[in-house]
Amino acid sequence: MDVVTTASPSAPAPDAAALHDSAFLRACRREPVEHTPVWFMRQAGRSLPEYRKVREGISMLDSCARPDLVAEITMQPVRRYGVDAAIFYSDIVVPLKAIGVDLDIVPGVGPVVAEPFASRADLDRLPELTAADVPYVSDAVRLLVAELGATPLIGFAGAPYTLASYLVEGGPSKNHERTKALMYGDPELWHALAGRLAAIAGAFLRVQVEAGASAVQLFDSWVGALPLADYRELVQPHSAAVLDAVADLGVPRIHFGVGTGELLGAMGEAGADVVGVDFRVALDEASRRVGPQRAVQGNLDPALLFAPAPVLERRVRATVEAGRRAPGHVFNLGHGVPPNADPAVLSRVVELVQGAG
Ligand SMILES: Cc1c2[nH]c(c1CCC(=O)O)Cc1[nH]c(c(CCC(=O)O)c1C)Cc1[nH]c(c(CCC(=O)O)c1C)Cc1[nH]c(c(C)c1CCC(=O)O)C2
Repeated sequence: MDVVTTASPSAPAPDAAALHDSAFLRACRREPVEHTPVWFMRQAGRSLPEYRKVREGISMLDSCARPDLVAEITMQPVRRYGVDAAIFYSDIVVPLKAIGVDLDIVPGVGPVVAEPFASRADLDRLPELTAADVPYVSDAVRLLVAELGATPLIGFAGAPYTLASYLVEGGPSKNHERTKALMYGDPELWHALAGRLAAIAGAFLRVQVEAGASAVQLFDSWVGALPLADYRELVQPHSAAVLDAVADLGVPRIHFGVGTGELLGAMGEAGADVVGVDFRVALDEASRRVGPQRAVQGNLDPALLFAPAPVLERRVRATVEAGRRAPGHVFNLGHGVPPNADPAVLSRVVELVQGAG
């Protein structure tokens, strides 16, 4: 590990040992922890006034290509909340943009693709991704690892199904009709598309880990739209390929989706060390579905951030308690921090989780 230190080269870098022993990485490895580690999906972003300030006049995608801004935005929630892990500030569509797909992230909407994927010829628009396509990602990760010290950095990528849903629909969609029509109607083309996206996502994860990220999360946010049998046949092999792309690097791999109660076991089998759980399945039950050889991450309903303080507190404590019965537990929300969440409430959640006696 490249940790800059003034000590002699033979002395172990103090940060490297503390990082390896951090509550987050220990929980991912299902080792005992002194406190349940906590971080939040979308902990960086519009809920933070300091984020809105640095983003003024800069588009989302432009900000993702500036290592100084990426590092600053990634650090903001770490400084403010003292969370147990940082999540790299970027977006699931950044690698697609980097290989030349014409897309934008429209505020309040999400990723919008100029020419949606429709036929075999469109595969040519999805070449492989190399580290040279995303130099700003490696640079930002290196800046962050130096600044974070013993706090782990989580790298991430979008999984093939979720990425395909944006590419095929051309933007966010409720029911993914075009994506499913392609998947069910032309499975051969679907597998070719998902295979390309798996290679891109796997390469994107590798770039982040090779630059120093300590863990990765594969976001298959929208895969809960599929029944188990179709998931196994049409999606799982491709998500497994993404996770396998970093298997030799020895970092914990988290696999998350929304509405995936029926898929939790299969998502674990795709090669995850930790399975992310949304708020629809109780954490104990989720852990049972995931099995004893994997940790779980989750799963407080983000809506509870708007509930009266005693209600929130009770739910946070119950989630920590349920997590203690799992082989390993990383506290998180069941999905991302809502843009209108009150940062003071998130601070209180961190305090409760880390201090829960
Ligand atoms: C589906 C998905 C996307 N992007 C992502 C997912 C998977 C996670 C999930 O399920 O929520 C992943 C993502 N996007 C972003 C992060 C980084 C940091 C973090 O989690 O703190 C991560 C991990 C930043 C972002 N990505 C986006 C923002 C907001 C843009 C802004 O602030 O202008 C941020 C901070 C934009 C984005 N990008 C996407 C959406 C749906 C949106 C929201 C659109 C909106 O409401 O404006 C696609």
